[in-house]
Amino acid sequence: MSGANEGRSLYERLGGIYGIAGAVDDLVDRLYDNESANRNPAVRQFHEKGGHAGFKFLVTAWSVQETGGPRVYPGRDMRESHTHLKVTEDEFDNVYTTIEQSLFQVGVPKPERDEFMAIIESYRSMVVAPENRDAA
Ligand code: HEM
Repeated sequence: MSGANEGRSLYERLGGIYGIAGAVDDLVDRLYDNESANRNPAVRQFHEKGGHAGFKFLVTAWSVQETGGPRVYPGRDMRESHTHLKVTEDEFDNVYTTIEQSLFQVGVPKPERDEFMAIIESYRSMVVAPENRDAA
Protein backbone atom coordinates (compact mmCIF):
# COMPACT_ATOMS: atom_id res chain seq x y z
CA MET A 1 0.00 0.00 0.00
CA SER A 2 1.37 3.41 -0.83
CA GLY A 3 1.50 6.22 1.72
CA ALA A 4 -0.72 9.30 1.46
CA ASN A 5 2.33 11.45 0.79
CA GLU A 6 3.70 9.30 -2.01
CA GLY A 7 5.01 11.44 -4.85
CA ARG A 8 4.09 14.77 -3.25
CA SER A 9 6.91 17.24 -2.87
CA LEU A 10 7.54 18.92 0.48
CA TYR A 11 6.47 22.13 -1.28
CA GLU A 12 3.02 20.64 -1.96
CA ARG A 13 2.72 19.14 1.52
CA LEU A 14 3.49 22.56 3.08
CA GLY A 15 0.53 24.01 1.20
CA GLY A 16 2.39 25.47 -1.79
CA ILE A 17 2.92 29.23 -2.12
CA TYR A 18 0.10 30.14 0.29
CA GLY A 19 1.22 27.73 3.01
CA ILE A 20 4.88 28.73 2.79
CA ALA A 21 4.18 32.47 2.56
CA GLY A 22 1.97 32.16 5.68
CA ALA A 23 4.74 30.50 7.67
CA VAL A 24 7.33 33.06 6.49
CA ASP A 25 4.99 35.92 7.39
CA ASP A 26 4.95 34.64 11.00
CA LEU A 27 8.69 33.88 10.96
CA VAL A 28 9.96 37.23 9.69
CA ASP A 29 7.81 39.14 12.20
CA ARG A 30 9.30 36.99 14.98
CA LEU A 31 12.86 37.51 13.72
CA TYR A 32 12.58 41.29 13.41
CA ASP A 33 11.38 41.44 17.04
CA ASN A 34 13.82 38.84 18.34
CA GLU A 35 16.02 40.51 20.95
CA SER A 36 18.60 37.73 20.83
CA ALA A 37 18.93 38.00 17.04
CA ASN A 38 19.26 41.77 17.35
CA ARG A 39 22.25 41.46 19.68
CA ASN A 40 24.27 40.93 16.49
CA PRO A 41 24.89 44.56 15.40
CA ALA A 42 24.83 43.79 11.65
CA VAL A 43 21.52 41.95 12.01
CA ARG A 44 20.08 44.79 14.10
CA GLN A 45 21.17 47.34 11.52
CA PHE A 46 19.45 45.34 8.76
CA HIS A 47 16.27 45.03 10.82
CA GLU A 48 16.24 48.75 11.63
CA LYS A 49 16.23 49.57 7.91
CA GLY A 50 12.73 48.04 7.66
CA GLY A 51 11.96 46.17 4.45
CA HIS A 52 9.91 43.38 6.02
CA ALA A 53 7.88 42.84 2.85
CA GLY A 54 10.90 42.40 0.58
CA PHE A 55 12.61 40.09 3.05
CA LYS A 56 9.44 38.00 3.35
CA PHE A 57 9.38 37.73 -0.44
CA LEU A 58 13.01 36.53 -0.61
CA VAL A 59 12.65 33.98 2.20
CA THR A 60 9.37 32.69 0.74
CA ALA A 61 10.88 32.31 -2.74
CA TRP A 62 13.96 30.55 -1.28
CA SER A 63 11.76 28.13 0.68
CA VAL A 64 9.49 27.44 -2.31
CA GLN A 65 12.49 26.54 -4.46
CA GLU A 66 14.29 24.49 -1.77
CA THR A 67 11.25 22.33 -1.04
CA GLY A 68 10.76 21.26 -4.65
CA GLY A 69 8.45 24.02 -5.89
CA PRO A 70 9.05 26.22 -8.92
CA ARG A 71 12.48 27.82 -9.35
CA VAL A 72 11.58 31.36 -8.34
CA TYR A 73 14.35 32.49 -5.95
CA PRO A 74 16.04 35.65 -7.30
CA GLY A 75 18.33 36.34 -4.31
CA ARG A 76 21.95 35.72 -3.44
CA ASP A 77 23.25 32.35 -2.31
CA MET A 78 23.39 31.58 1.41
CA ARG A 79 27.12 32.11 1.81
CA GLU A 80 27.16 35.42 -0.04
CA SER A 81 24.14 36.85 1.81
CA HIS A 82 25.45 36.04 5.31
CA THR A 83 29.27 36.48 5.27
CA HIS A 84 29.19 40.13 6.38
CA LEU A 85 26.92 39.26 9.35
CA LYS A 86 29.57 37.07 11.05
CA VAL A 87 26.87 34.67 12.29
CA THR A 88 27.80 32.44 15.26
CA GLU A 89 26.65 28.86 15.91
CA ASP A 90 24.47 30.18 18.77
CA GLU A 91 22.83 32.74 16.51
CA PHE A 92 22.15 30.05 13.93
CA ASP A 93 20.57 27.87 16.66
CA ASN A 94 18.38 30.80 17.70
CA VAL A 95 17.09 31.34 14.15
CA TYR A 96 16.69 27.55 13.72
CA THR A 97 14.46 27.37 16.81
CA THR A 98 12.46 30.40 15.65
CA ILE A 99 11.79 28.74 12.28
CA GLU A 100 10.59 25.59 14.08
CA GLN A 101 8.25 27.69 16.25
CA SER A 102 6.71 29.34 13.19
CA LEU A 103 6.13 26.02 11.43
CA PHE A 104 4.45 24.72 14.61
CA GLN A 105 2.43 27.92 15.00
CA VAL A 106 0.93 27.70 11.49
CA GLY A 107 0.10 24.01 11.95
CA VAL A 108 2.73 22.21 9.86
CA PRO A 109 2.70 18.52 10.93
CA LYS A 110 5.81 16.98 12.53
CA PRO A 111 7.06 14.96 9.52
CA GLU A 112 7.05 18.06 7.30
CA ARG A 113 8.58 20.18 10.09
CA ASP A 114 11.39 17.67 10.47
CA GLU A 115 11.96 17.54 6.72
CA PHE A 116 12.13 21.32 6.46
CA MET A 117 14.44 21.63 9.47
CA ALA A 118 16.83 19.12 7.86
CA ILE A 119 17.07 21.46 4.85
CA ILE A 120 17.82 24.40 7.17
CA GLU A 121 20.47 22.39 9.05
CA SER A 122 22.14 21.51 5.75
CA TYR A 123 22.91 25.23 5.23
CA ARG A 124 24.56 25.75 8.64
CA SER A 125 28.11 25.66 7.29
CA MET A 126 27.26 28.27 4.65
CA VAL A 127 25.53 30.67 7.06
CA VAL A 128 27.81 30.47 10.14
CA ALA A 129 30.99 32.49 9.53
CA PRO A 130 34.10 30.29 9.11
CA GLU A 131 35.83 31.94 12.10
CA ASN A 132 32.82 31.14 14.34
CA ARG A 133 32.32 27.55 13.28
CA ASP A 134 32.60 24.82 15.93
CA ALA A 135 35.26 22.29 15.09
CA ALA A 136 33.58 19.39 13.30
C1 HEM B 1 19.54 28.25 6.89
C2 HEM B 1 19.22 29.35 7.55
C3 HEM B 1 18.92 30.64 6.84
C4 HEM B 1 18.24 30.85 5.67
C5 HEM B 1 17.53 29.83 4.79
C6 HEM B 1 18.29 32.28 5.40
C7 HEM B 1 17.71 32.91 4.30
C8 HEM B 1 18.02 34.19 3.88
C9 HEM B 1 17.68 34.78 2.61
C10 HEM B 1 16.88 34.09 1.51
C11 HEM B 1 18.21 36.03 2.58
C12 HEM B 1 18.11 37.06 1.44
C13 HEM B 1 19.32 36.95 0.52
C14 HEM B 1 19.44 38.13 -0.42
O1 HEM B 1 19.44 39.28 0.07
O2 HEM B 1 19.57 37.95 -1.64
C15 HEM B 1 18.86 36.25 3.86
C16 HEM B 1 19.50 37.39 4.27
C17 HEM B 1 19.74 37.71 5.59
N1 HEM B 1 19.76 36.82 6.63
FE1 HEM B 1 19.39 34.86 6.52
N2 HEM B 1 18.97 32.89 6.41
C18 HEM B 1 19.38 31.93 7.31
C19 HEM B 1 20.07 32.15 8.48
C20 HEM B 1 20.25 33.38 9.05
C21 HEM B 1 20.76 33.64 10.37
C22 HEM B 1 21.20 32.55 11.34
C23 HEM B 1 20.76 34.99 10.53
C24 HEM B 1 21.16 35.85 11.72
C25 HEM B 1 21.70 35.41 12.81
C26 HEM B 1 20.27 35.59 9.31
C27 HEM B 1 20.12 36.94 9.05
C28 HEM B 1 19.98 37.50 7.79
C29 HEM B 1 20.08 38.92 7.50
C30 HEM B 1 20.30 40.04 8.51
C31 HEM B 1 19.96 39.05 6.11
C32 HEM B 1 20.04 40.34 5.28
C33 HEM B 1 21.48 40.58 4.92
C34 HEM B 1 21.68 41.85 4.10
O3 HEM B 1 21.04 41.99 3.03
O4 HEM B 1 22.48 42.69 4.51
N3 HEM B 1 19.98 34.59 8.43
N4 HEM B 1 18.75 35.12 4.62
